[in-house]
Amino acid sequence: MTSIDVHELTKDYGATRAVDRLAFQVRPGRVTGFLGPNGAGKSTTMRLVLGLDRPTSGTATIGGQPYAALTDPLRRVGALLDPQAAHGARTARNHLLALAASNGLGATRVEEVLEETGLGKVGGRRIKTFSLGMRQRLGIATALLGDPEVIMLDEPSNGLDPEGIVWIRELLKRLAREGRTVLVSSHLMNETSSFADHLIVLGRGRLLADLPMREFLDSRGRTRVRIRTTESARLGALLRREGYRAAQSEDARWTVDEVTAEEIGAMAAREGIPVVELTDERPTLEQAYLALTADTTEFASAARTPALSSSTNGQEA
Ligand SMILES: Nc1ncnc2c1ncn2[C@@H]1O[C@H](COP(=O)(O)OP(=O)(O)OP(=O)(O)O)[C@@H](O)[C@H]1O
Repeated sequence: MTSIDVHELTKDYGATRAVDRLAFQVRPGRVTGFLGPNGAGKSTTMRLVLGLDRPTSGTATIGGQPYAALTDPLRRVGALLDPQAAHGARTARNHLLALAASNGLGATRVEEVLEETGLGKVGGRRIKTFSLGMRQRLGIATALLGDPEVIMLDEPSNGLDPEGIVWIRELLKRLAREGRTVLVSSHLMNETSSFADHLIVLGRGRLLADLPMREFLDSRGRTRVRIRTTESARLGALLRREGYRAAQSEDARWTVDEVTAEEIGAMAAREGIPVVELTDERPTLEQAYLALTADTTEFASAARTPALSSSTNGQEA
């Protein structure tokens, strides 16, 4: 099984430190979401792993070897960095056939990836006539061409329509189930939470978090309960009396902080208050992410107020 290992990785562009003593491992068999504000260093890190740029110091290896030392790199690692990179005058099929031929792969594999990415019917069209979503699919087809163990995708959902977004989600999960190492950067938090098992979060080139999605949400977010009753005033009085922090919304629902549905449900039952609706509200990835990265966002708008304001320490490298 092949992992990506980044060790003390640093990259300076003149006076700008894009990546700062970064260390993490991307393991096989799960989808790792790669998050961070604009300019945090995600693309630079991917470029360094793929040998497209040289580190100032430190190492980035795939299965213990730098990318440049891999024999048959297309069969080991598939990547989507820039969907505009393909030559526009070529057809999608010819683009893939040329790549396949120079990497010792057969034409059958080209047809397979065209089908897999939904481009079967448009393989004969010139790439310059493709929409952003179609180019994105072609980029993914290119990444999958060599049936690689390691897959790195930079913003793969970019430009995809809703059907495409569902498709990429299922594809990523399947690739991980097959035991591959899957690293995916994204700015879409809902999307990332739908496919990632593990998260690596960067801020200003540094590692802010490296942990399973579930732990990330539990450690960063606040759990709340939403409860609705036919006796709202009685419930309100009870919550106040018991010292809960609760707020009533317009539709007669109460939101109670730092408590579980079990606890509140049992209390309401004891008091004979009928409960019509009772839900645990888990923190969203967006809330947890904004809380973590609030201090490291280079281009935040002045009006931005993170949904949660817990501190940014803890996982900091
Ligand atoms: N070729 C380059 N020359 C100079 N500076 C660069 C170069 N590439 C990246 N940078 C700088 O390095 C930092 C990290 O950029 P990078 O593109 O890796 O961030 P990112 O996390 O991928 O951002 P985004 O989410 O906006 O794509 C930024 O400050 C960027 O301006």
